[in-house]
Amino acid sequence: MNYDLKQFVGQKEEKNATYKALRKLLALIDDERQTLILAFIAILVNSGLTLVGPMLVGQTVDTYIQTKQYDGVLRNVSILLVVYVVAFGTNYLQSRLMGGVGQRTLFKLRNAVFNKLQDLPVAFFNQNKAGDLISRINNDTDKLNQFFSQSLMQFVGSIFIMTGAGLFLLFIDLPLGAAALSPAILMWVFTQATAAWVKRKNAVNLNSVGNMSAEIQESLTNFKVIIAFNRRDYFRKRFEEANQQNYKTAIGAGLANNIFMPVIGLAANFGQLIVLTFGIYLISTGHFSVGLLISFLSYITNFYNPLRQLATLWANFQVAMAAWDRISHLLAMQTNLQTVENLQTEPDADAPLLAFRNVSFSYPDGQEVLHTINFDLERGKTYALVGPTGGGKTTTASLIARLYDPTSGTVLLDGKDIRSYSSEERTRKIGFILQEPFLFTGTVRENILYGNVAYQSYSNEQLAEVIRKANLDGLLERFDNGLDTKVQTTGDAISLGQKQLIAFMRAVLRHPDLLILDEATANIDTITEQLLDEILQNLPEKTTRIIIAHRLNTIESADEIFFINAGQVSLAGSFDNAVDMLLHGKRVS
Ligand SMILES: Nc1ncnc2c1ncn2[C@@H]1O[C@H](COP(=O)(O)OP(=O)(O)OP(=O)(O)O)[C@@H](O)[C@H]1O
Repeated sequence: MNYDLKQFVGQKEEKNATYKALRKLLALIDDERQTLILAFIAILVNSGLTLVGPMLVGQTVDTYIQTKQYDGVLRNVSILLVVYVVAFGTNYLQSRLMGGVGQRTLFKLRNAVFNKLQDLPVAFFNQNKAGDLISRINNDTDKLNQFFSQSLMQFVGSIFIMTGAGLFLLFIDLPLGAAALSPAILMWVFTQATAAWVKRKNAVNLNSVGNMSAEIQESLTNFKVIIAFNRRDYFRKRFEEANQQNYKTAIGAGLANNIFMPVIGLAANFGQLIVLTFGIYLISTGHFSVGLLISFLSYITNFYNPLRQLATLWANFQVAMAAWDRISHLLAMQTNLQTVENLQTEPDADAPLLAFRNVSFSYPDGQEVLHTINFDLERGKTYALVGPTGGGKTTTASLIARLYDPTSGTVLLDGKDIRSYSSEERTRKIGFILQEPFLFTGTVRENILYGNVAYQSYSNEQLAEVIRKANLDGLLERFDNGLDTKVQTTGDAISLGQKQLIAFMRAVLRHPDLLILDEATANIDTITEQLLDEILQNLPEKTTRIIIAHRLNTIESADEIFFINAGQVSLAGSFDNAVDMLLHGKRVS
C-alpha cells in the first residue's frame, strides 16, 4: 500500500472539491452548534446595526440639518451612539465565541491527527518524513484554528453587510444602485476564475513548509554525523534549498492571496465614481437629495469594504482549505494491518509456533526481498538468522512480528493466520528487540513499564523482585541508580549498550512465546553478552528465540540456523555450514 502523503501534491481536483472540502470542514465544528448559532445571531445583529448608520445619517441631513432642527440631530446622534455601542458588544461577543470554537477545533484536530499517527503502520513512517508530519500537526491545524476563530464569522458578517448594503442601494434607487454594483460582478467573475489557482499556490507553499520542517528535523537528529564529518555545509545547503523553495512558494502564495486587494480597490473606486457622477446629476435635476447621496456613498463603502475584507478572508479560507487537504489526507490513511476476522478461528495445538507459507515480500517501489518462503519455528527452540548485509534478516523478523504483511502468502502463529490476532494478543506473544532500541525520556523504570503496564503500581522494590525472578537483576546492576537511572532519547546520558539492555529487560519481562533479538547484543561487552546468553537459556522452556547477529559466537548455541539472502531462506544445517555460507554467500554441502 502506498502511504506516501506527497502523492497528493499537485493532484488535479475533482469538480466541486472546494464545496465538498468546506462541508467536511464545517462538519468538524458540528458539535459546536449552540455556540455557532449564538455567534451567528451576534454577527447578524452587528451587521444590521452597521447598516442602520448610513440611513440615519442621511435622514438627519435631509430632515433635521437642512431644516435646522437641532434637537432632532441630537436625538439621532444619541441613537447612533447606542447603535455603535451595541454593535461593539455583539462584535466582541462573536469574537469571543468563535475564538473558543477555533481553539477547541485545534485541540480536537491535533488529538485526531496524533491518534491517527499512533494507528498507522511502520510502512507509513518509512514513506513520510517526521518533520513534515510535525508540520501537519502544528502548522496546518493552526491555519484551521485561524480560519475558525478569526475568519469564519467575519466571512458571514461581511456577506451580511455586503448583501444588506447592496439591497439598500437598489432599494434607494434601482438604476443608480445597479450601476454602483456593476464593478462587483466583474470582481466575482475574477474570483471564480482564480480560485483554483490560489488554492494550488497555497497548497504548494504549505508543502514547502513541511519540507523545510523535515530538513530541520533530519539535521537535528543527525547532528553528530554532521559534526563528525564536518559536513555542516551539506545540511546548510539542503536547508538553504528548502528555505529558498519555501521563500519562492510563499511569494507565489502571497501574490495569489493579495491579487484581489488592488482589483477590489479599483472596483470600489469605480463604484464611488459612478455614484458621484450620476448622483450629482440626479440632484441637479431634482430627482435626488443630498442626504440620500450621503447615505448612498456610505452604503457603497459598506458594500465594497466588506468585499475588500472578503478578499483577505478568501485568502485565509484558501490557506485553510489547503491545510485541511493536508490534514484530511493524513486522517484518511488507513492501516493495512487490520485484524482480519473470520479466518481460521481456533489455534491448532500441534501446529508449530510460527510458520511461513509461500511468503513473498517487497517494499513499496522496491525489489522483492523474500520469494515464496516456507519454514516452521518450533516451540522452545533457538533460531539464528544469518546472511549478508541487506540480505533480508530484519525484513523476515519484521514479517514474523507483523510490522508488515506479506505481499503474498501467509504467516501462521500457533497455526492461525497472524492477521487474525488483535495487536494486543500478537504483541503479548511476540517480543521484538529492535536493532535500534528506542527509549523514552524518563527513567529505566518508566521505560521498562512502558512495555509492561501490569507492573505499573509496583514499588521499586517489588519491580526489582520481579526482575530478579526473571534473572534480569545482573543487567539492572549495570545502571548506577538502578531503576531510577535517568534516560534521555537524545544525548548520551546512557550508552547504546545500556539502551539495548533496557530494551532487553522490557521485552523479556513480558514473557513472550517468541522473542526476536535483532542485533540486540551488538553493542554489549562480552561479559554482559554471556550474562544475556544465560538469561536467554533460562527463559521458560517453551519460549522460542530468534537471534539475528553478525557475531558468530552469538549464534553458536542456536538449534537451527537460517541463511537469508537474495530472496531465499535456507536451513544452514550446521554452524560450520553457516560460516561457509556466510563466507561464500552460498550453501556448500
Ligand atoms: N523500509 C524499507 N524500504 C525499502 N526497502 C527496504 C526497507 N528496509 C529494508 N529495505 C531493503 O530490503 C532489503 C533487506 O533489508 P534488511 O534490513 O531486511 O536486511 P538485513 O539482512 O537485516 O541487513 P542488515 O544485516 O544490514 O541489518 C535491502 O535491500 C534493503 O535495502
